[in-house]
Amino acid sequence: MTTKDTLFAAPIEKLGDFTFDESVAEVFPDMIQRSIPGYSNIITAIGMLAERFVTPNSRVYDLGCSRGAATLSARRHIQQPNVHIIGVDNSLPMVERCRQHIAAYHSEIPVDILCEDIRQIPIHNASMVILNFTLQFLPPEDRTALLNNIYQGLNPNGVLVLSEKYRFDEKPINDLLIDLHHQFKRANGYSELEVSQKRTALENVMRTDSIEGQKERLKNLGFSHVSMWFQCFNFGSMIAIK
Ligand SMILES: Nc1ncnc2c1ncn2[C@@H]1O[C@H](C[S@+](CC[C@H]([NH3+])C(=O)[O-])CC(=O)[O-])[C@@H](O)[C@H]1O
Ligand SMILES: O=C(O)C(=O)Cc1ccccc1
Repeated sequence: MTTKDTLFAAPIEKLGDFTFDESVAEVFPDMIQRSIPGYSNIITAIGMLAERFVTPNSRVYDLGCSRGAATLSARRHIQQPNVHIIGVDNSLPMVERCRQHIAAYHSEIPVDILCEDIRQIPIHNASMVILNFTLQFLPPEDRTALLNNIYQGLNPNGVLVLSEKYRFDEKPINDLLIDLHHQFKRANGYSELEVSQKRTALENVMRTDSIEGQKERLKNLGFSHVSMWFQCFNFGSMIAIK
C-alpha cells in the first residue's frame, strides 16, 4: 500500500528544486515518516487537540493537507455535532490521493479537500486550524499575511497547530540539531547520498524560521497564548490559542 521513498537514492546530475509532484505524492507517507522525527506523535496529538478544541457548528482547516493524515486524525477524535473539515493543498497528485484515502474511512463528519493555494482561501468560523509542516514552504514574505488570515478566521479560544522545521541562531546548536536530524534519517535507512541530495533540493524551497521569531509573530498578531508543545531536534510543533 505504501511505496518506499527512493527518489534521491541514485546520483542526480541536475538536481532541481524539491516539488510536491506525482513521484513525491506517491512515496509521501514513507518519506515523511522516515524524515520528520516525531511525525506520528504529532499526528496523534492533533487528534487529541481536536477532541478538546473543536466546538459544535464550527470548521476545522487542514492547510497543506498532503495525503490527509492530520485531517483523518482530527476527524477520528471529534465528538461535536455539525463540524465541517476543509483540507487544502495545491498539489493535485496529493489531493487525488488524499480524497481516495479519506473516502476509505467512514465518518459522519464531512470533509472537503480543495486543490488550492492556502494563501487564497477564506477562513471563517474555525475552531481549529492545522499547519502541519506547511508554512515553511511559503515564501517568508507571505507567512505573516497567512497567519493573520488564520487569526481573523478563528473563533475565540480557537487553536492553531503550527508544526515546522526550525533554525537556531546559535551556530553550534543549529549545526548539532541538523546533524542529529541527519543521523535520524540515516538510522531510518536513508544513505548519505540521499540525505545530501534532498538537503540540496530543499535549500531554496524551505526557508526556516526561529522558534523565538515564530512565537513573537503569533503574539504580535493577537494570539493570547502561544507555546511549543513538542520538539525533537530541529523539528517542533506549537499551539497558539486565540
Ligand atoms: N501555497 C500552498 N498552498 C497549498 N498547499 C501547499 C502550498 N505550499 C505547499 N503546500 C503543500 O504543503 C504540503 C507540505 S507537507 C504537509 C504534511 C501534512 N500536513 C501532514 O500532516 O501529513 C510537509 C512536508 O512535506 O515536509 C505539501 O503537500 C504541499 O503540496
Ligand atoms: O527530509 C527532510 O530533510 C525534511 O526536512 C523534511 C521533509 C519531509 C518531507 C518532504 C520535505 C521535507
